[in-house]
Amino acid sequence: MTATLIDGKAFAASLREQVGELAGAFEARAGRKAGLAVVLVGEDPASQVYVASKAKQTVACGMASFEHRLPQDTSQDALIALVDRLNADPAVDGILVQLPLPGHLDEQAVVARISPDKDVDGLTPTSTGRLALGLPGLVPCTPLGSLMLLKDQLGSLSGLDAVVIGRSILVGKPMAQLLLAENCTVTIAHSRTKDLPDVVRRADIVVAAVGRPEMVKASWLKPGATVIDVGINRLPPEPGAEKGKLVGDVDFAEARAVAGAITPVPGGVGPMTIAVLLRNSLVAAYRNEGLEVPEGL
Ligand SMILES: NC(=O)C1=CN([C@@H]2O[C@H](COP(=O)(O)OP(=O)(O)OC[C@H]3O[C@@H](n4cnc5c(N)ncnc54)[C@H](OP(=O)(O)O)[C@@H]3O)[C@@H](O)[C@H]2O)C=CC1
Ligand SMILES: Nc1nc(=O)c2c([nH]1)NC[C@@H]1CN(c3ccc(C(=O)N[C@@H](CCC(=O)O)C(=O)O)cc3)C=[N+]21
Repeated sequence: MTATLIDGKAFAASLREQVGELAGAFEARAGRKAGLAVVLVGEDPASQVYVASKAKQTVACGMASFEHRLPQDTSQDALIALVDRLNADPAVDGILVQLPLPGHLDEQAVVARISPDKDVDGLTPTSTGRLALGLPGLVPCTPLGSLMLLKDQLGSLSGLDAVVIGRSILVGKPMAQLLLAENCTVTIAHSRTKDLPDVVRRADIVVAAVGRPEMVKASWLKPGATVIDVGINRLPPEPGAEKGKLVGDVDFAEARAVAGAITPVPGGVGPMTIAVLLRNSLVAAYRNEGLEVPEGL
């Protein structure tokens, strides 16, 4: 058996198209474009590429993109001052501070400073609290994108056993909350989990968000399981090559012979993250203007 490939790239493209149409409708009603501000501190080349592609896709969707690149040695006060300015700027509907921040900065404090109305990454205490309580709010992009792929693939998730490997604020924890809200029986595994392969083997749904290249092996999977590979890992370059291969947290070549369906890396969850970021920004824009969020967003 070969697993069905879950085409995140294609799903993300159709989501962006829908967002683009509704962004046009927003502009017509509000008299301005919806706006997303991305803050990048430091010179990390991978992040630079990621931020540039986000900016391009934002503009392609008919939204305004504001990029703020700050030097590596930016002070906490200067970063907080920028967040405050973006909070107060009526042209900005969404604020994303690229993580991780350089070590001397207090990540929690910076994220908590973002206005919950503009928290398109869903990381503020208000957003995480709303998600835990089952109240409407902005949900982190990667978990929401992963959930969209799962529902598209499986329909109802009710009663399924789900294992999330990883418990970060950005991915693992909100992913578990979303699966719980869909009536899955959820297990969260992490670096202290005993007998991880046995835990994973029970799962109908496996979400791997670990940051360890190709860690999850085919022998860990229940045959037919649906596998969402969140990991983005760059392997060291082959001799002569400039860049190493991009791989997930799942050993894809092995796993596709056992899984029922699986996301590839690249072309799986990554493009969904950006598409959902644009979706969240437009949702925030409608709410910030006091307009009803249209059906289908
Ligand atoms: N596709 C996308 O759009 C995105 C991809 N990513 C990628 O997803 C991956 C995870 O990201 P993120 O959640 O931010 O990473 P973090 O490093 O914040 O979290 C990793 C989690 O994995 C757990 N872990 C580490 N090693 C093991 C192990 N050997 N066995 C079991 N669990 C382990 C850690 O456990 P503990 O808590 O005990 O330390 C931790 O909870 C990365 O590869 C990242 O690049 C991230 C965001 C978006
Ligand atoms: N506040 C914050 N929010 C984030 O959501 C966030 C962050 N910080 N820091 C870094 C991680 C990582 N991340 C990715 C998003 C898309 C791709 C993506 O589009 N990947 C493409 C390939 C990209 C390539 O080829 O380099 C793919 O998987 O097909 C990758 C990684 C978001 N993150």
